[in-house]
Amino acid sequence: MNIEKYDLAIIGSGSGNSLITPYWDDRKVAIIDAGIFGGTCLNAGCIPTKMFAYPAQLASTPQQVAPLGIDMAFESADWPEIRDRIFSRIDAISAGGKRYRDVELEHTTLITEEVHFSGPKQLTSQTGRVLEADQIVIAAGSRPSFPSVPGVHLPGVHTSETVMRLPELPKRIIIVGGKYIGSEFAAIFAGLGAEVIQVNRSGRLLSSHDHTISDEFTRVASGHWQLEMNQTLHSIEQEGHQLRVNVSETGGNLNEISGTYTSDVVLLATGREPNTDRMNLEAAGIDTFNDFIARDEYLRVLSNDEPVEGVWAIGDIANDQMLKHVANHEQRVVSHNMEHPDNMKPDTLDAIPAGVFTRPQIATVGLTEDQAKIQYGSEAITTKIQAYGDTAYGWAMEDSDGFVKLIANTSTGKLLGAHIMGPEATNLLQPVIMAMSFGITAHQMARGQYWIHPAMAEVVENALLGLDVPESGLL
Ligand SMILES: Cc1cc2nc3c(=O)[nH]c(=O)nc-3n(C[C@H](O)[C@H](O)[C@H](O)COP(=O)(O)OP(=O)(O)OC[C@H]3O[C@@H](n4cnc5c(N)ncnc54)[C@H](O)[C@@H]3O)c2cc1C
Ligand SMILES: NC(=O)c1ccc[n+]([C@@H]2O[C@H](COP(=O)([O-])OP(=O)(O)OC[C@H]3O[C@@H](n4cnc5c(N)ncnc54)[C@H](O)[C@@H]3O)[C@@H](O)[C@H]2O)c1
Repeated sequence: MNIEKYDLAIIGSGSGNSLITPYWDDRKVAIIDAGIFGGTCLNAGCIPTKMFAYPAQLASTPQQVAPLGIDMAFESADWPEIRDRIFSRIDAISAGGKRYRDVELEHTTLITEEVHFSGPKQLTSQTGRVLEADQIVIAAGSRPSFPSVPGVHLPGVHTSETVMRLPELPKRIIIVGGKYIGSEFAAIFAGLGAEVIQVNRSGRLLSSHDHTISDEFTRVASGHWQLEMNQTLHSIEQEGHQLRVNVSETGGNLNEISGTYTSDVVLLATGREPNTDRMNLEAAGIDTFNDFIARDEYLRVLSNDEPVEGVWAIGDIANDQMLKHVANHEQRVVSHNMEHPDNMKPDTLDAIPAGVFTRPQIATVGLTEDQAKIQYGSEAITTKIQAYGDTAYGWAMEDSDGFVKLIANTSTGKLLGAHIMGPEATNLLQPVIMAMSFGITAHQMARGQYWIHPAMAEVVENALLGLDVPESGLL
């Protein structure tokens, strides 16, 4: 048997691609991806969704400026033009990255086949290529999960992998799912002029977020598109050119159809599952935890609870947060640890933020109020909700929905969580992430710097000053 030998083999060209640092220039590297080069974020995730979310947000400008005395009208969105602008850029980046690894670099070998483990340090491809490597990094990501009900594979039923390449803007779209993906696409399609029905299993959108965010977002979103709450998908049927989406009442008899909606296109945004089942991990004895690969703090995979030297995992296949900035950080940890085996560093970042680029935008970091109460006790925490509308820039915007919610420890003054809904939420949150990451207290953050007046960020300053925390001595 011909066994190909490598110094490093990487399964997955998303975050895995960045593992090929100059350290590997004079070493042999295999990068393996059976899908589109560059992975989910580039091709079907963060990047194209945000490139759609931005024009969709601009398209809603007339509603935002109406209270300011400006009359504007939204006429139409040219879906093919928007789509082609986005994918002509993205497809070229993916093709360029693929060519670079495949053709231009001598020390890298690109394998465009499905692989699985056939031994502790051995991989076998679909066509029978056998690879062995001193270091193996599993960066094989996740994929959309489908509810096990009839009709989910009918033509016209899409996931985030395909819906952005639709030939035209659907007149009406039913979106099943009420968290990140469902809420981002609801804002995109509604903003661009489609009729959106969002079907949600529970009674609240973004139900894992802080309850104030979840409640307020549900309220505001219901004014932007149609929400059908407490509905569980029962089945999807073809009805001529239309799709019938049948739902059951959540908590009721799930075999009984309690409602039906019809549309041209259905988007399933019903979660993502890690690609662990594609890896034959048993052949390498790799442990899993809730279907994710189990790791130690250096991001080495575990086998019978013990770290395996030279086998690592990063990104969605190992981290249930399923966020690109988390995968990127893990890539840097694993790069360092592979390149400095005598000075390995653990993955220690814990203030993990996330943005939901919906309408209005949402950003969050740290504990929700409920989590903080459980962890510290109600009396040990202080919260403040500051409305954008009660600050000078909020008056300028005539904002009536946005707010910043902060949670801090009453005795240490440290921030425990921050949750923002409103314009530029993701940008407003970044200094709070910095304070949490570097241990700056709420009062130090409020009073240890100038806040530009009267900028939008004063909503964060005012929220900080509203917390019941010890003073830092700063003026
Ligand atoms: C619609 C959408 C929007 C998103 N938006 C954001 C956002 O705004 N911000 C954010 O932080 N995150 C976002 N995410 C999440 C983000 O995209 C992921 O966290 C990130 O892409 C994960 O990267 P990864 O390297 O772990 O995996 P991936 O980039 O998915 O790479 C894994 C690769 O492995 C390949 N592969 C899998 N199994 C095998 C096998 N057996 N053999 C060969 N190849 C294999 C796949 O083809 C794939 O290309 C979004 C996700 C989606 C779906
Ligand atoms: N902006 C971002 O950072 C971003 C954007 C998109 C995705 N992501 C990542 O991708 C991951 C997946 O996101 P997601 O929103 O698809 O999944 P999710 O698991 O967060 O939410 C799935 C939704 O589908 C609903 N659902 C599941 N089965 C259902 C059924 N049978 N009937 C009705 N509803 C059903 C759930 O109740 C839930 O609302 C997340 O972990 C997220 O971190 C991040």
